Amino acid sequence: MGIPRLSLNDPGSYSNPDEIIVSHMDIHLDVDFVHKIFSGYVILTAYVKSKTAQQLVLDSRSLHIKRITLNQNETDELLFTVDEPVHTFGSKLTIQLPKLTSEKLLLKIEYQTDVSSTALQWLVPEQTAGGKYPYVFSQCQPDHCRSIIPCQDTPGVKGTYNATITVPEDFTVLMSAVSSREPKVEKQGKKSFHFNQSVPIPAYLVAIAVGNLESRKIGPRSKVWSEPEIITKAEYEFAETDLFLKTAEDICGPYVWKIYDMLVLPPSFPFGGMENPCLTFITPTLLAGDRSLVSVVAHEIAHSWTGNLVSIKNFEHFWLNEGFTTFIERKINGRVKGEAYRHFSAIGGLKDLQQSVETLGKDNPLTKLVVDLTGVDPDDAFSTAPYEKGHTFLFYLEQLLGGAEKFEQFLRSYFNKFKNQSVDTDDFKTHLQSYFVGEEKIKEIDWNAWLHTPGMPHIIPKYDTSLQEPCKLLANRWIDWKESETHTFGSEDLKSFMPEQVEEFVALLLQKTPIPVSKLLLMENLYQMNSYKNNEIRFRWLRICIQSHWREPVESALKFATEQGRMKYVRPIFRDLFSWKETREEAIEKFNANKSKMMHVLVHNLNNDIKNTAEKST
Ligand SMILES: CC/C=C\C/C=C\C[C@@H](O)/C=C/C=C/C=C\[C@@H](O)CCCC(=O)O
Ligand SMILES: [Zn+2]
Repeated sequence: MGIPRLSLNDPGSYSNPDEIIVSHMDIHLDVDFVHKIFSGYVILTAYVKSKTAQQLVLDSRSLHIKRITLNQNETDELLFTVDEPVHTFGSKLTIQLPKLTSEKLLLKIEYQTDVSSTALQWLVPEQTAGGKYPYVFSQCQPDHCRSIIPCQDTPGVKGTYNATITVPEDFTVLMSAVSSREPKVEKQGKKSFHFNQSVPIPAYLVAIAVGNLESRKIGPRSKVWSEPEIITKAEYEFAETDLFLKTAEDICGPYVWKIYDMLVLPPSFPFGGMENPCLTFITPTLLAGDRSLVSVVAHEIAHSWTGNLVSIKNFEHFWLNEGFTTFIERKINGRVKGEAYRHFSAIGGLKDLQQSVETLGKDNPLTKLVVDLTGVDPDDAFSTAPYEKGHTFLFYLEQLLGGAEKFEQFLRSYFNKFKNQSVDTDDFKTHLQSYFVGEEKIKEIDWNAWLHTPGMPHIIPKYDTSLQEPCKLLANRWIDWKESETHTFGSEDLKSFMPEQVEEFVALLLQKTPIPVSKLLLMENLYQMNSYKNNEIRFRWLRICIQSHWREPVESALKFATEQGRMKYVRPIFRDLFSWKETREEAIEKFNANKSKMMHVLVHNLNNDIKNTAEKST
């Protein structure tokens, strides 16, 4: 008997929005750095959709629920149960309701979080840039908001929120919302911060960060926030943000979120960026010093339309978030840096997709665009497939249906039709077919091949390779060079390359490992590969060395994989080391020694990788 789909629309949520739907959360929490918990209450505004509804079902995870009352009636506590999880990603909070006399309900839930909350990472001062203050930040996507707030933790439900957060007075609180009034000094050395998010969002976009933070203005509606020690670097790196924002509006239509701030987090943040509305969370691994990695900012800005304004019904349609966002990210970069750059990025993305398909397996159902997540933890389903296969599908559609101008008009109609709603792939398909009605070419689309077939796309668009050519030529010269012959390589070989082309050069070599260590030694001597600060280059170079069984760089690879916690970098480095018999034990020891400093999602995935690579390394 398979694990049941937990609720009608979302295999990952117990909630019952088809009966009673939550439209607003009024959050009141106190942040306790000593016990590493949040405590307080939330008042949920909910509307009864079914007259026979007798229970409100919410998602919860490791929350300690103390008391639940209805419609400000503080005396009558409601009965509730918290069921043992059917699966490992959360519990079912069932609230018994009295006979309902009105369709609008106000439920006050008093509770506190647990130190094991999977959404929160609590840092001691040593894990921060300043080393003086503790820090806490959240990562709710896909289904961890339930470990901060009892809620309908499904993207199929969108609601507004306001929040009052109290902290020790030396700290600053930021949330995925706009500040609704000046912070207020409270009693006992506390300070309260007040927020409002008036655009309805799914629970996974609730976000909070508390630390020793300051900001710099980088545009008319943008500030960058970070610890004081890195604010000047952050201000320089992200100075072009408003250009990306204006370009995105030109493509997608009005930006509805009022402000676009960014928070550069401590190194343990597990993702390149997270599109929390009003406040994109960013990894410090983007601080290359030459703005060469800011395409992630274009990606997170694009989410302001794809994922945040038009959301998904559940994570089986994650590609509608990420494929669309990657497609628009590259359109933004195409407008700013030229169409050839857009195509060059797409070519690089295809290699990432090939890596994912090789790692997951070409028949793995998780490499389909639309996936079945019944009984599957979404954190186990994450890969570049929804990003790059989704992007490739949309690029194919744009070329098939009349080109960029026409397709961008379609995109704006899609955003306008579905704004503030949650959609699935059928909604997208139906809208595309009705928008392009009469267009003969639409009949050529093999929907089953694109949406429901695993592996690489059956069609790859013809991309402009002009920016990739020099990278490919040099990589092939290294691969084809017979070491018995005199080489013609020189320290000038990479001088004309922009950082993204050096990244492409090492990405091409990575597809050809193992490479003789003698060649890598010469490459290091000529190009000083180990001196690159750009983490996309450094990450691929270290993988080339490990996969070629060059022992000397292993120590710097382990340092790279533990001084920051970005899953995109850390997992492949550790997976390569777990798979190399000679380094497996050392890598497992290093992981175990550092996992207390890693975010839940990273530890969860690395534990899986240790199990899954066991066979390969023996
Ligand atoms: C088919 C997949 C279904 C569900 C997966 C959904 C979420 C997975 C969870 O692990 C959260 C992912 C959050 C990603 C956030 C930002 C990424 O776009 C960053 C990509 C990698 C990087 O640049 O670090
Ligand atoms: Zn994204």
